[in-house]
Amino acid sequence: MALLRKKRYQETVKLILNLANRYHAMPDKELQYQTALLKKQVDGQRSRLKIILPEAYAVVCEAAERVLGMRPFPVQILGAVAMEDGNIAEMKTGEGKTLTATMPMYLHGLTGIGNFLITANEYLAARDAHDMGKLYQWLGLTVASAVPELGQKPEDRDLDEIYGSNIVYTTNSTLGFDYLFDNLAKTITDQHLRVLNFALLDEADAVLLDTAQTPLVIAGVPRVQSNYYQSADRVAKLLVKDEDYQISDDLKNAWFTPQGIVKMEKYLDVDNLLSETWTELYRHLVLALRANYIQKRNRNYVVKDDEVVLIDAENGRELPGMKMQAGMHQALEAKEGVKISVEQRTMATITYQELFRMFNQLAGMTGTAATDRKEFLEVYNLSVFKVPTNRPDIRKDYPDHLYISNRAKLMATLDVVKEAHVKGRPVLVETGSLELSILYSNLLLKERIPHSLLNARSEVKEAEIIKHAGEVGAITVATSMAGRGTDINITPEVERLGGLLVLGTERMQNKRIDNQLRGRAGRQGAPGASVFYVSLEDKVVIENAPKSVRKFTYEHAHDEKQTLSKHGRFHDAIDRSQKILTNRERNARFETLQYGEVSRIQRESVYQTRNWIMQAPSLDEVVKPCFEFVAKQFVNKQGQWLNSKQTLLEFIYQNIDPDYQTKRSIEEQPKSDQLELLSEVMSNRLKRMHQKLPYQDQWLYFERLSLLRAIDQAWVDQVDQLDILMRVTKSRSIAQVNPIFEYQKEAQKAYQKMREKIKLQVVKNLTNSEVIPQSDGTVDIEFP
Ligand SMILES: Nc1ncnc2c1ncn2[C@@H]1O[C@H](COP(=O)(O)OP(=O)(O)OP(=O)(O)O)[C@@H](O)[C@H]1O
Repeated sequence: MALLRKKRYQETVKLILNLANRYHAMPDKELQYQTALLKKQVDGQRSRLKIILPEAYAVVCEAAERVLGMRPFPVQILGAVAMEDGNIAEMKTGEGKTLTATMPMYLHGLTGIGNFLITANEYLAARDAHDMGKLYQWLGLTVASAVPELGQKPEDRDLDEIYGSNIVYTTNSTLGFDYLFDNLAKTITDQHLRVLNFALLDEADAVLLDTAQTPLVIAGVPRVQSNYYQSADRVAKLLVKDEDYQISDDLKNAWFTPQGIVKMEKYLDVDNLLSETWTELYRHLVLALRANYIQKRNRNYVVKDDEVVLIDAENGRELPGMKMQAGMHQALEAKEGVKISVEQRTMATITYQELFRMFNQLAGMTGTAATDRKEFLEVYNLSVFKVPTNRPDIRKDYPDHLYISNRAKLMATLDVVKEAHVKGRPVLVETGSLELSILYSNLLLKERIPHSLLNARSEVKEAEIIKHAGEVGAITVATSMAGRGTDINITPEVERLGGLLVLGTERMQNKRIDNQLRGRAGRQGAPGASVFYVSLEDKVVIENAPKSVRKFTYEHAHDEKQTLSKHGRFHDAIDRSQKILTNRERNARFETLQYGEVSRIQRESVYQTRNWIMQAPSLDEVVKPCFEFVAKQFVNKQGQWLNSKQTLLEFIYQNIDPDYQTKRSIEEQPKSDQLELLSEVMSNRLKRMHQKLPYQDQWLYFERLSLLRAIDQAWVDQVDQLDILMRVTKSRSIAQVNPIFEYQKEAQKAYQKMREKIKLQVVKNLTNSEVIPQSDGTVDIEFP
């Protein structure tokens, strides 16, 4: 299968190369004119792209040479062909993915708008939109970078121009937030992202796997402040590990034992903590448990000027202003005894996984994908296609050096650096966290070895430092994420010294990231080498190895002979630990996806309704059933033959007509009459509102905003509710039930309730708002 596929792609490449030769003879004007011809053939239909692919790619090949001075290599064309056929192209670092991407981007640009190239960071989005933009523009397509320019605020961007372009270079978070804001818009003119047609993801593994679960969150109106945080914290601090609560092996989850629940019930003097009555209190206890026993000060957060400041787990950077969601931040504040900040509600949220699954077509490219082939296929329906390198890869990957203790390992790596330094061979030292990179930098300082530390503070600076990492004598200390996507060039002198040496000071969380780091050396067929120094005290091992390994480490950490050579049975401890972690992360992503499925379905349905409302020429057909539903529900809800006069009047005053005057007796009426009465009051009230807004446009405007407001308010509550529900159900996994199933059931119930709430609110908004028509056709509305 794979061979056949490769053969097929290679034939297409041949065809493209031949066509490109033909275009070579064309004058500029004629070559540029091909875009118009191709557009005509496509006629906006994506299904026709396959037919014109060879011509389109060939046009790009020729134009790239004329405009950028680079003609795509056959392997780059191969990568571009594979990407158009539902693949992630695995192309080694330095093989020129930026140029490769121009072929599929141009092809899709021919259909119109909605085509995105997702880059790893803002700097690259701006740079590539500018550099590759010259090519697209020359060929007559429009291109834009969606990220704010230096010093520009995101809200000052011209979104119509950006998203009206054929091709948009952006980052995953910029796209995600713009998508969420679009769906908070009140009018169609405030929506900019019209179609999600094609997304080509650079560093696809980073976006689709590493950050897949990270939710993008738009926080909104503050929640009513709870006073449970301190008491929950006090209780959590009294609990005893293994008796009252347990912690998972990976130290990432905690749950109460039945004994713990009883203890808390006694202490708090409540009857059944798991009953619906105490949901809020229970939720706070779960938060307090996590805050006290999972979140660690100085690892997950620091306390600074009486505030809890989060730290980026990946690189250890402080994240001022960032807050954990759904009350977790406040629980940390209670734990640390600092002032409890106002809890923001989640207004809109989406994960990258969900965002990218919405596109009509996805493609990706990265240096490292093959290790996760199965997951790409299962989750994103993308295969992985390995593209051969342009020139043979001659990098030497040495086997790991194994040590028992961290200290012995680090000392050994220092010797490697010193030796290389004497010769002038550049070394890129890769560490697993910012903390370690600083530590390493200090070790080098002590040894008086000049070096650069990549501290990920600024993407521009980062790119600048990494660019020079291949020069004679350069020693660069970096974290694993730093500098992705920037070229490391080496000089002939460095080539003679063996090229860049990548020195990993520990294994990363998975093989894929290890491979990425190795890939920094030996780019484009240049010489280079990579080696990892690992120890049983590395984070991966400590957090994931079985107890026996940890025991061994503890007993032998001070042995004089610190390498693992004598202890064969622990040789693969590192591989095994890494595998355990890799699997756990994969499972977590599947779990997120399963939970996310519920909110995705609900969100899509809400967003679709919103969009329909924004565009509908008349809304009477949705307004009328709302009124009927509300009246019927009220009458039936009472469950008795008769409603008392008081409840009926109260309902009318509160929801429909505060000035209602009873003209007839409403006592002792059967249900059907009450229904009739309610309908009459509603329609009278609506008529009066209509009189205030006699013009159809104004009435429609008023109806539209009344509906959108009702939906948005209820949806914000629902999003928040789902978030809380997810956390609470996850923590209940001890209770013998399938938590996801429970979550789906509860979420569905909450959704039904939300729909009912929306209808009542629509009625209220339409009958109880203050309206003043404006001369520009809009209406000043004060909602009830
Ligand atoms: N066909 C080509 N002809 C000449 N130079 C090329 C060609 N393709 C790419 N290059 C050059 O090769 C270098 C590497 O390209 P690029 O940065 O796109 O690689 P990459 O695969 O994205 O690497 P990374 O994985 O680090 O992102 C760039 O300087 C680019 O200009």
